[in-house]
Amino acid sequence: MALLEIEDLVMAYSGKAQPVLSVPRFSLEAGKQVAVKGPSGCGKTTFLHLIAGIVAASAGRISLGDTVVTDLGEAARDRFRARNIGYVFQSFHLMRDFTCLENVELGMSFGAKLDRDFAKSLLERVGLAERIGYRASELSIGQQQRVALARALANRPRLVLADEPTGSLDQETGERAIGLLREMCEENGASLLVVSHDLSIVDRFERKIDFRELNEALSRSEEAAR
Ligand SMILES: Nc1ncnc2c1ncn2[C@@H]1O[C@H](COP(=O)(O)OP(=O)(O)OP(=O)(O)O)[C@@H](O)[C@H]1O
Repeated sequence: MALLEIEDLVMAYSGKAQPVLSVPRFSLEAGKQVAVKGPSGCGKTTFLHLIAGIVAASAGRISLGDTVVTDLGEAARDRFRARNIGYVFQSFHLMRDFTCLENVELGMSFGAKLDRDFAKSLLERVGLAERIGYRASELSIGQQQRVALARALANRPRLVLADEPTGSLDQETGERAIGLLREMCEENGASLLVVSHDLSIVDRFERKIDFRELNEALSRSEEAAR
């Protein structure tokens, strides 16, 4: 059964006549993983923001399990995201003066109840057992990204969304991070949707989608530009 289902999703940013995104259909099964590739500006981040409920769609339907995310108001979407979705940002978005453990626990505070042992086990899982008390600002870039991966799993999400999760890392560190993210999603039964322009990352996934084919608004604007 599909965990995530999207129908006739349209997004036009306020004040803009033309939609930047128009996706007729997309689905992701529970526990499955998919990579979406596409060049800069094709709408990948917008797609993830819509699924996470960070922005509201102009039209269409997004459902996650039994919840129709597009029917929710902003506060309800925020609450739903905190309880059901893990998000990995390209630039991590860690609290620099908070410790690794505090950063992971922050991922729990609005979602699952605070579970320090689970937070510690996630940091151990990403190889940071020795750094639990370090501030984020005292970590290398690769270590910061591993804290961000642990935080994304902290609320035991059903879905993890990752936006260019290796964009700030060198090739080898990036490949290791994505391998770790995939393993952790599998271990925790979470579905994973990764967007990236990096083909060496995308090509590792069994299911991969070119966002230019999914997003009909792009082909329309390209036609109009001809
Ligand atoms: N807040 C906004 N207001 C108006 N237009 C926006 C806004 N955010 C994004 N856009 C436009 O939407 C389009 C898609 O942007 P988006 O960030 O989703 O692309 P992307 O594929 O993630 O790009 P990148 O890989 O460079 O991050 C772009 O043309 C961008 O200018």
